[in-house]
Amino acid sequence: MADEIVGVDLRSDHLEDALRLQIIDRAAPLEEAVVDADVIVLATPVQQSINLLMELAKLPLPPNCVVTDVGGTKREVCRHALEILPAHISFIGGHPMAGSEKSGIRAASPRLFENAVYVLTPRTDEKKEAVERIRTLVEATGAQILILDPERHDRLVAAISHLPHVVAAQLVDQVADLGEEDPLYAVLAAGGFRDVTRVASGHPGLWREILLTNGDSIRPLLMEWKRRISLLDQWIEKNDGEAIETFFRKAADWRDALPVRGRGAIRPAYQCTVDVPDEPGTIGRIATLLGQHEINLRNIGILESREGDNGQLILTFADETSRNDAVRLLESGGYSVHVRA
Ligand SMILES: NC(=O)C1=CN([C@@H]2O[C@H](COP(=O)(O)OP(=O)(O)OC[C@H]3O[C@@H](n4cnc5c(N)ncnc54)[C@H](O)[C@@H]3O)[C@@H](O)[C@H]2O)C=CC1
Ligand SMILES: O=C(O)C(=O)Cc1ccc(O)cc1
Repeated sequence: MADEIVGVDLRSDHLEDALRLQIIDRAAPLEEAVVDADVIVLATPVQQSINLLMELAKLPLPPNCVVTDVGGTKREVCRHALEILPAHISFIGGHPMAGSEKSGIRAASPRLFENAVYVLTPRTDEKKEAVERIRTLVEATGAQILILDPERHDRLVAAISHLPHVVAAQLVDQVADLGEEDPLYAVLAAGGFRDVTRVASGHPGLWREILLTNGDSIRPLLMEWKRRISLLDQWIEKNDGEAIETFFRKAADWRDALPVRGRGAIRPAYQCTVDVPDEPGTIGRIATLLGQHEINLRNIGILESREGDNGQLILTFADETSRNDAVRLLESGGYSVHVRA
């Protein structure tokens, strides 16, 4: 739908990858890239996006261009956009609730946003055409738009994304320290540990900026977390099995009732994609490997393959456990795997 996508990055190797993968049409410095831009998408860690807003404010932007971002927190970037950008330039904050613990252009996937919630945080007095332009762009990815104010967005994601990230990383950190005394901690770290801590592999710089731009929302949650952990500790100390079981039951019931995104016409649930070399026998090798481990593969397809380039296989499983087992198996076999949540 866009006539041309121009990529800007501090890292020339990232731009080369983006060109090779045909994600951008050409690379250019910022001042050249924004000439005639209809939409400018800031897809950098949050503080970098704020710095880029300052850079943009110094440039002669096309009068009708709309600026958006994809950062994990919204209050700071929206406040700065309002202060920094010229009044005639619209800024529509955005946050795709999709992605993974992987970063970099190689973790990109053309169907990543399909069925995902994509939050937009326009000001209430924003120009309708500006919101519509970003809405059209986002809808083309298959995402479902949710309009929120930046404060509410930041409060919600603090609980469903930022606190879990901190807890996962803290858990890994604790076990890593134990692992210095006894290497068997790492040997025994199996499925459950890996499931709970997957996100802890995320980009540290990105998460640093998320914590620093959403501290107001995250810190009260950390206080509450400490209170709840102490309570659990007291139940164990008092041998209060009923309280412990009630706690686990409530958690399991709520977790089980979460809506499964991705079901339906566009994409069945429980999928992952695997980056594979474009060479004969690859599909057979992967199917055989999964079969040997009795993993219930429902379907296998080629998502994207260009001659002489890497391709992507899309694997569909009957259930979540099979998908998670497959991800672990393929990753331990050296494949790069992306979960399609
Ligand atoms: N990783 C994920 O799953 C998700 C990330 N986000 C948000 O997306 C944003 C980017 O995250 P990722 O794509 O994961 O990071 P990334 O590290 O994969 O990509 C960031 C890119 O920006 C470039 N960059 C950094 N500073 C720059 C600057 N000043 N000028 C030009 N280029 C610059 C880097 O070289 C890199 O290529 C973050 O704000 C994050 O909160 C949002 C949803 C999901
Ligand atoms: O890894 C996952 O499952 C994620 O939830 C990815 C993610 C990371 C950061 C975001 O701001 C939004 C989504």
